[in-house]
Amino acid sequence: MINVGLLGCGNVGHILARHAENFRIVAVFDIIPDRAQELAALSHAEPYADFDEFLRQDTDIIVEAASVAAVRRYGEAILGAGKDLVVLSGGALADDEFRTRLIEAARSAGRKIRVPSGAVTGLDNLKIGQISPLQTLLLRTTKSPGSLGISTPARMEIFKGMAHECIKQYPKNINVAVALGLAAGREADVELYVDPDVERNVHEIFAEGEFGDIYIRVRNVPSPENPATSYMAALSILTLLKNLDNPLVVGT
Ligand SMILES: NC(=O)C1=CN([C@@H]2O[C@H](COP(=O)(O)OP(=O)(O)OC[C@H]3O[C@@H](n4cnc5c(N)ncnc54)[C@H](O)[C@@H]3O)[C@@H](O)[C@H]2O)C=CC1
Ligand SMILES: O=C([O-])CC(=O)C(=O)O
Repeated sequence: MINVGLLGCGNVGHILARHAENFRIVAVFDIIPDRAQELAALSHAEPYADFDEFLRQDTDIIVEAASVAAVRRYGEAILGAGKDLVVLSGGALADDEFRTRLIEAARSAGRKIRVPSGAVTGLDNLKIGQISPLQTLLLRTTKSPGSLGISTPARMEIFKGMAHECIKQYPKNINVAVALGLAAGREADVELYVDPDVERNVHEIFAEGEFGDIYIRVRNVPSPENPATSYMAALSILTLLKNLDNPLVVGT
């Protein structure tokens, strides 16, 4: 059974703790120590208030479910300590210079950085864009205004532009756009809407290339403790952890 270190003890951290069946959470860390304490009690793990001490524990992989800022702050140290790293806040990888450094840290340590599909589907075969470049890659995301702390009586576009710009403005809401671009080998265009009539987090992906075209619509149930985060994002990490040691790899 693999030993997991959990970085971030919020909404996703709790879902992981409740479903830790094929892995063991042994160490937890959060910038808010009370959250680490509380999650540790739930998962029978040890809480750490000091990050270096957290890193010294006997873990095979660190799962980040915290923030873009946390990936930037701790990512290189985690890989340098010889741990694999799961990055849910993939928006951190929009910065070319940081991403290059992080990949180099992984390469030098012989470790892997794993970006789960998170709140979308289709990342597997969108990777064909790395072989045959896509002419179109657009993500249209619609969330409830409340989940972004906005109040509006009607559907409203709040961002239109490139993924690396959108993640700067909405680091808690559009990590999927950066993951999409990393899979497809080109940056995604993004349209972000808030709509008081939606009860789900809707991600529509439009892609076009030599292969033909794709339209995917994901209508995600918001997760219980953070409506901006789709429940699927936590399920995606659980699935990644379940298959980590599986010799049979399905999907590109
Ligand atoms: N790639 C994807 O598809 C998705 C990514 N996400 C991202 O995953 C992350 C976790 O989501 P939730 O659990 O819903 O968020 P949350 O806000 O409920 O929990 C995050 C936890 O991490 C802690 N944290 C934040 N910055 C930290 C730091 N620098 N060091 C240590 N702890 C820190 C917070 O105190 C909090 O307890 C967020 O960044 C979110 O934007 C969420 C959904 C989908
Ligand atoms: O959970 C979602 O629907 C997407 C999200 O918050 C993100 O990509 O940061």
